[in-house]
Amino acid sequence: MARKAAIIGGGVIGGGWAARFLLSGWDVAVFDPDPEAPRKIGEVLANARAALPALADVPMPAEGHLTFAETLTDAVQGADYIQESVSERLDLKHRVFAQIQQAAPDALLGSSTSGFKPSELQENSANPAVIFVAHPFNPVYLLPLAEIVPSPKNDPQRIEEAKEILREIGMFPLHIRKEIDAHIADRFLEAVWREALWLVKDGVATTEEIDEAIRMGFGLRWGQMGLFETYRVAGGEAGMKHFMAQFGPCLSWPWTKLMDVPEFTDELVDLIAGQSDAQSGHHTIRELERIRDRNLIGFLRVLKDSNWGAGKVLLEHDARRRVTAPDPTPDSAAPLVLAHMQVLPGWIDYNGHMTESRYLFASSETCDAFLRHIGAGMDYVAGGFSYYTAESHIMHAGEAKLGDRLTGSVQVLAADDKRLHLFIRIERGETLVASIEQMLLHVDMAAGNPARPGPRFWRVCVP
Ligand SMILES: NC(=O)C1=CN([C@@H]2O[C@H](COP(=O)(O)OP(=O)(O)OC[C@H]3O[C@@H](n4cnc5c(N)ncnc54)[C@H](O)[C@@H]3O)[C@@H](O)[C@H]2O)C=CC1
Ligand SMILES: C[N+](C)(C)CC(=O)CC(=O)[O-]
Repeated sequence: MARKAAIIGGGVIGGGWAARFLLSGWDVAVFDPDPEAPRKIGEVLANARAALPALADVPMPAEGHLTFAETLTDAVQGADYIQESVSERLDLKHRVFAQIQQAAPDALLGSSTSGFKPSELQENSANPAVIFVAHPFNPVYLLPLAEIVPSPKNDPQRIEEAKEILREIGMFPLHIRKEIDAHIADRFLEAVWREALWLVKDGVATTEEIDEAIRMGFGLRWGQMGLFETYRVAGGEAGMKHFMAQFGPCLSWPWTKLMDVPEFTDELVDLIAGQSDAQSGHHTIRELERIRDRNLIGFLRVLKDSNWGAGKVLLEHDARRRVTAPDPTPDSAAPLVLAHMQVLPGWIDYNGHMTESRYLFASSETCDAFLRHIGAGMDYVAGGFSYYTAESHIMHAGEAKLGDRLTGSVQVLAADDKRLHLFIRIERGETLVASIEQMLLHVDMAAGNPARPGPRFWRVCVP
C-alpha cells in the first residue's frame, strides 16, 4: 500500500512538494483553504509530470493518489509524513502546528520555512520532538536540496527517519548542525538579493543586467562546484591559500558598504517590479516555469553523466529504485527476463515515439543486466576483464510510447571460449517492440585483446 504524505498549504512550495511525493508513488492529501489551490496544484503537477521523469533512467513508480481534504484534520489523518508550507508567518505556523498535533501528535512534521528556526517553530508545541525545518528549493519537484534543521528538542532518531523519507523521494537532505535564522542557503540568497536591491536602487544596474551578470558567469559555476571548490580552482596551483592571500584583503575595501539593507519603500518595489515586467513580462509565469524546468533538466542530466554534485544524487536515487528482477532459474530454456524499463520523456523523438537510439539503449540495459547475472558486473570489470560488443543487429518490431513499461529478456544462442552470442527481446507486455542479436567478445582490458573468461561463467553460458 502506498504511503501517505499530508501537504498543509498548497501554494508554490506546497504544490511542488505534492508533485514530488505523488510522482514518487506516495498518496498525497492537500489542505489549503484557497479555493484556487486545486487548479494551481494541477498546473504545477502538469509541469512536474513533464519534468521529473526526464531525470530518471529507471522506471518511475506508479503515481500516487491526490486528494484535496475538506479539513486539516482529514488531511493529516493516517499520514506517514506531514509537510507544512503555509505563508511565512510565525503566528500562522504555530496555529497550524497546534491543529496538526491535535489530530496527529506523533507524525513527522517538516516545515518549509525559509527563515524561522526550529526552536521558534516548536514554541508551545504539544510534541516539539517531531517538528523540524525541511527547507526546500523551488521547483521542489526538481531540485534535490532540503535543509534539515533540528533543535536540541528534536528526537534524533525521528530526524533520521525524516531524512530517509526525503532520500526515498529523491531529495538530498542536508543536515544543518546548528540552527540559525534563514539556515544556510537562504543566508546566501538574501545577501545576493540585498546587493541586487542596492544596485537597482542606486541606478547602477537594471534587473536584466543583474540577471545577465549571474547567468552568463558565476551562476553557471556555482551550480556544479559551489563556492569553495570554485575558488580553490581560482587560486591556481597553490589553491585556496593563494586565493585567500590574494582576495582576502578586498573584504575590507569599500565594497562592504553594501552590507546595509536599502529601505524597502513602495518606490523601490515599483522600480524593481517595473523593470522585471519589462524584462520578462512577455512570458507567463507557467511558461517561465517550463523554460526553467527544461534548462534545469539539461544541467542535471550533464551532472548525472559525470556523477557530480546534484547528478550524483540522481544516480544514487536511480540505483535505489532500480528494479531488481528475481534471479531466474539458470537451467531454464525460457528467455531470462532481466531488465525492466520505462519510456521516459527524453526518449521520445519528433515522431512522438521512442527514438531509435533508445532501442539500442534498452538492449544495452538488458545485456548489462545479463552480464551482472553471470558475474561479469562492475567488480569483474574492476579486475581488468569485460565483455565488449562486437556486433548488434536491431529489428524495430513496434512503437513504444511515453510511459510504456518495457522488459528486456535474453537467450544465449551460443557461447565459446571468447564469444557470447545473445538474442535480446524488448517487449511491452506480450508485444515485441524490438529484437537485437548481439555478439560480445570477452576482453582483457589492459592488453586490449580478446581473452578466455574464467570457468565460473559457464554456469549460465552453456546453451
Ligand atoms: N516561494 C519560495 O521560493 C519558497 C518558499 N518557501 C517557504 O514555503 C512556505 C510557503 O511559501 P509559498 O509556497 O511561496 O507561499 P504561497 O503564498 O505560494 O502559498 C502559501 C499557501 O498557504 C495557504 N495557507 C494559508 N493559511 C493556511 C492554513 N491555515 N492552512 C493551510 N493553508 C494555508 C495559502 O492559501 C497559500 O496557498 C513559506 O514558509 C516560505 O518561506 C521555501 C522555499 C522557497
Ligand atoms: C526567497 N526565499 C527566501 C523564499 C527563497 C527560498 O526560501 C528558497 C528558494 O527556493 O530560493
